Amino acid sequence: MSPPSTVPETPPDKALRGAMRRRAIAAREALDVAQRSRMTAALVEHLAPLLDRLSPRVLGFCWPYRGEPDLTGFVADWLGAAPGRVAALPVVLAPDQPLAFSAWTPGETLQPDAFGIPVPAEFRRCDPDLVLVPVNAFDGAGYRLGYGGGFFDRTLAAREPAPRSIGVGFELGRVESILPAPHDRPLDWIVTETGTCGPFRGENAF
Ligand SMILES: Nc1nc2c(c(=O)[nH]1)N(C=O)[C@@H](CNc1ccc(C(=O)N[C@@H](CCC(=O)O)C(=O)O)cc1)CN2
Ligand SMILES: Nc1ncnc2c1ncn2[C@@H]1O[C@H](COP(=O)(O)OP(=O)(O)OP(=O)(O)O)[C@@H](O)[C@H]1O
Repeated sequence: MSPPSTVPETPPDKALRGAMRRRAIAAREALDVAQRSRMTAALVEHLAPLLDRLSPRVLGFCWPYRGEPDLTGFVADWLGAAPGRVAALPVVLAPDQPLAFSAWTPGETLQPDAFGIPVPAEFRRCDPDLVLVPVNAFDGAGYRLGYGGGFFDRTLAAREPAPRSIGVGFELGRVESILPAPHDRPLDWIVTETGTCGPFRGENAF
């Protein structure tokens, strides 16, 4: 008898997901600085109008890690463009916990966390109403693979209603399917250097 189509992550899927994750990270890290910054500028051209439409007040984003798009300049500009806006960076509290977010202002002192990712030295907790989620591999149904910690899945699942989510990444990470496991949930949108895909979740369709 063949197994049901949705089962907890099976060993073959886990290995395939690991391979997709590593391949996407390696391809991104192989970009040269000029290529990466051109692709990031193109991504931002698509991200800006989407954010204008969604008009979050508290925007979560990530400090660039392992060749991810550097959105720090974009977010600094977004912060300065209207009063009352707050930007926030994720903080890993514990390996099996949702991420917390700490408010970020441009130029403030950051310190590396256990992974070497800069986080605010002074923790000022806040809850984003929209999060820019870096994607390594991703697919046309809005699913993503991160670094395998499950942090974003846990973070988006922990809040009711979940904050809106926009995956941000490069087309080089696109795959046919990330082979979603039961704990994976699709992002609301994914934005790359070529455009915007989504919304992937019905309640956010507009
Ligand atoms: N820029 C950025 N910041 C982020 C995330 C992200 O995806 N991108 N995160 C999104 O969740 C959180 C960090 N998640 C991470 C999870 C695993 C690894 C990682 O490199 N794991 C290694 C093992 C490292 C170790 O144990 O020392 C590995 O998988 O090989 C890094 C970050 C919060 N900050
Ligand atoms: N909502 C959740 N509740 C409990 N455990 C979860 C949840 N989401 C993910 N996990 C656990 O986290 C592990 C890693 O998940 P996955 O491979 O999808 O990580 P990822 O999305 O690549 O990582 P990240 O979000 O940190 O970038 C899974 O094996 C799963 O058991």
